[in-house]
Amino acid sequence: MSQSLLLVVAVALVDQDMRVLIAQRPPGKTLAGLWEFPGGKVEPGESPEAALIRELTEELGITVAEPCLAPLTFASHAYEHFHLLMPLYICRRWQGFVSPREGQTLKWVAPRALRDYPMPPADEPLISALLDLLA
Ligand SMILES: Nc1nc2c([nH]c(=O)n2[C@@H]2O[C@H](COP(=O)(O)OP(=O)(O)OP(=O)(O)O)[C@@H](O)[C@H]2O)c(=O)[nH]1
Repeated sequence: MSQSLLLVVAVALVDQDMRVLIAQRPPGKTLAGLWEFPGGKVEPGESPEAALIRELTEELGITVAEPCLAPLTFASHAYEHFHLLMPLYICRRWQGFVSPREGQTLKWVAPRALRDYPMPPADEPLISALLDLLA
């Protein structure tokens, strides 16, 4: 059965202590309560990087320059109603202070502890890539 492809961009923001930022999806949304990497859907006509930069301002109130976004890996996962294709970038530099702008709970987590936080099924393989890079 063919499914529509949904393009979502996400980022592992890494702080000076090598911790990664995750956000908990608020109640009422799909996959509520699960922890995810900041990001969101790419709008029509938007580049993946522009979408991510926009989402980071909207969700976290930070400004990221495009050269500070490095491709890390991607997720490809069949959900019930769509197939998710999600490039994951890594970013170690941004301007401003990370703050929850959309009612989400934020947490800086050591890579080895990421598996303690339930994440959407698509994210599971991404954790290994982060551990390889950071742990
Ligand atoms: N940002 C982000 N989205 C993820 C991750 N893993 C994952 O499966 N997704 C899925 O990718 C989509 C992200 O879209 P979004 O964040 O713009 O969507 P949304 O919650 O506003 O809308 P939605 O309630 O329709 O899903 C969601 O379906 C979400 O479940 C992740 O680590 N980060």
